[in-house]
Formats: sequence, C-alpha cells, structure tokens
Amino acid sequence: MESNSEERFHDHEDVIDDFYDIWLKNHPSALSSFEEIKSMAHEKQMVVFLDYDGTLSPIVNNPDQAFMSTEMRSAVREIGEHFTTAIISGRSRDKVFQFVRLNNIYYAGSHGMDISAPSFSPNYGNHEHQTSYISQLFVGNDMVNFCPVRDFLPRIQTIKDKLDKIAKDIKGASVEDNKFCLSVHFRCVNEENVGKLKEMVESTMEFYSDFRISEGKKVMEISPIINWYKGRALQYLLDTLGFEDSSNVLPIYIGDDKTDEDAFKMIKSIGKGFPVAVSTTPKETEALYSLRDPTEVMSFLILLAKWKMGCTFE
Ligand SMILES: O=P(O)(O)OC[C@H]1O[C@H](O[C@H]2O[C@H](CO)[C@@H](O)[C@H](O)[C@H]2O)[C@H](O)[C@@H](O)[C@@H]1O
Repeated sequence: MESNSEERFHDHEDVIDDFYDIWLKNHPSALSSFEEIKSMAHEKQMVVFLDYDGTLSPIVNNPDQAFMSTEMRSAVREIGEHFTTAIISGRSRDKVFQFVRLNNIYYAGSHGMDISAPSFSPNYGNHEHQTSYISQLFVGNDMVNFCPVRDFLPRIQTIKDKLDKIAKDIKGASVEDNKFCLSVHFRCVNEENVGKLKEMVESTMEFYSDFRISEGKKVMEISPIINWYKGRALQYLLDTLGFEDSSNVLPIYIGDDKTDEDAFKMIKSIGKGFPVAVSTTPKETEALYSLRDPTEVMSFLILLAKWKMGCTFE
C-alpha cells in the first residue's frame, strides 16, 4: 500500500534523526558529555571563546535583527564572571558589542582581524598592528587594539560601494559592512537569482586579487588575504590574556559556521581544550563535541557557570 505524504514526511524526518545520531557518536553532545568535560577541566583554567551568529543568537533573515535573548545575555554574563571569556565574530567589533552589551568579556570582530585585548603581545611583532586606547567598555582601562589589516580599509570601502550597486539590482540581496571584511547576504534572494548574484560578485572581486571570497550560511564573506583567521585570534587572545605559557589552560570554543573550523583546528593543534560545533544537522567538522542550537548552547553555558560556582565553594 502506498504511504501518504504525511507518513513519507515522518519517514524522512526519521532518516535525518538516524544520520544525526550516527554523527553524534563522533561528535558527542557537550551536554551529555558534561561529566567528562568537568573531570578533564578539574583544577584547570578554562578560557571560553564564543562565536555570535548561530551560536548566541538564532539565524534570522535580517542580519540587523539577530538579537540574543535576555536569558542568553545572563548566561554569557555569568560565564564572563567565572571564566575569562571572548567573543570572536565575523561582525564588526562595534556591532557585536551592540548586540551583546556586556563589559566583562573581550571582543574580536571581522573574523578575528580586529581584536580588543588587555595588553600588547611581544609575540606578535612590533607595535605596527597593536595600538593602545582608552576603552569605552572597560571604563578607565587601557586596552590594546590588534588589527593586522588596517591598510586595507580604503579599498574595502571602494569594494563595498561596488557591491552595494550590485545588491541594489537583486531583490533581497544586501551588503553588510563588517569594517575589515564585508558580507554579501543572499538568504532573502530568490533561488533563481542567487547564481547571478554570485557571478557578479565574483567578477567584481577578480580585480582585487588580495581579497578572498569564502562562503558561510547564505552569505559570501569578502576579506583581505592574510594569514589571520579566527584560530589565530584565539591564539592571540590566549597570549595577551596571560595564558600563552600555561600548561593549565583549557580553551573551549563554541561556533556554528565554516570560519569557526579554523578555531577548532587551532584548539586541536594546541593539543588540549574543547572545540564544540553548533549544528542541527550532521556536517564535516573539526570539532570534537557538538550542541544542536543556541538553546543548547545556553543550557551548556548555564551548566558550566553553575559548576564553576560549585567548584569555588568546594
Ligand atoms: O562569526 P559570526 O558571529 O557567526 O558571524 C558570521 C556572519 O553572521 C551573520 O550572518 C549570518 O547570520 C545572519 C543573522 O542570523 C543571517 O541572516 C545570515 O544569513 C547568516 O550568514 C552576519 O550578518 C555576517 O556579517 C557574519 O559574517
């Protein structure tokens, strides 16, 4: 007997669940592995790194509306009180701060190409890319801004003007200025126009050979080609936060997108720590652990903070 469409739909969902369960065997849930994580982290210093979009906030159609919930903000605030914490985002540093609005954590924007850190690092060359400033966030605090791509700024603006013209002609397309990189969004573009948009962006970028295009979630990310990415930002932050030589440090990085894979790889190359991929579907990842979505991320952060509070009182 032929099954009806509702039954077929459920069969399809069951198959997806089966694939997810298989994937979970290789990337176990950080929630169900919490006891294991706790025992590995016992008497170690955990440093928490978080991505923003898709990790702390749900993916939505309008990038300007990717707000994090009040509950998530409280969870991140708690985490920042108990662990050294940084957010490494593809957004501009200012924009990610506007979304998060917490001043007990550090911020890196433009996929790690714009970092606000507490001190200079002698391990990252001279002061060419590191400039001190008085922070508006950490009031009265001297901070250091690390930015290896400042020289690209005028050309990024020229490229943005060109891409804006392209986006204006394709319904649903938009260009987001992330200061040291640009995002061309196509989440709201009709399927039949996506190819055309991509072609137009690619042919514009052919004139800028020192820029790369990488693809994220329904977005083309345009950024300067330098050997700097989220993984190196994580390493830079560990260094300037005083953990470079610490054998006791355990970085944890939670992220959902392709650019987060570089941070997962970095943690693996350090040889200790917890790379956690956020995904509702099975995917290729360097992460060792997983969480399904921002709701699970929040539950995990709450568990982590509670555990730490318990630890302090032990
Ligand atoms: O490193 P992240 O903090 O994850 O930033 C990566 C990009 O995230 C944003 O785009 C994504 O989220 C949007 C809002 O939910 C969604 O509309 C878009 O389709 C996603 O790709 C952000 O807008 C980009 O600028 C970031 O580069």
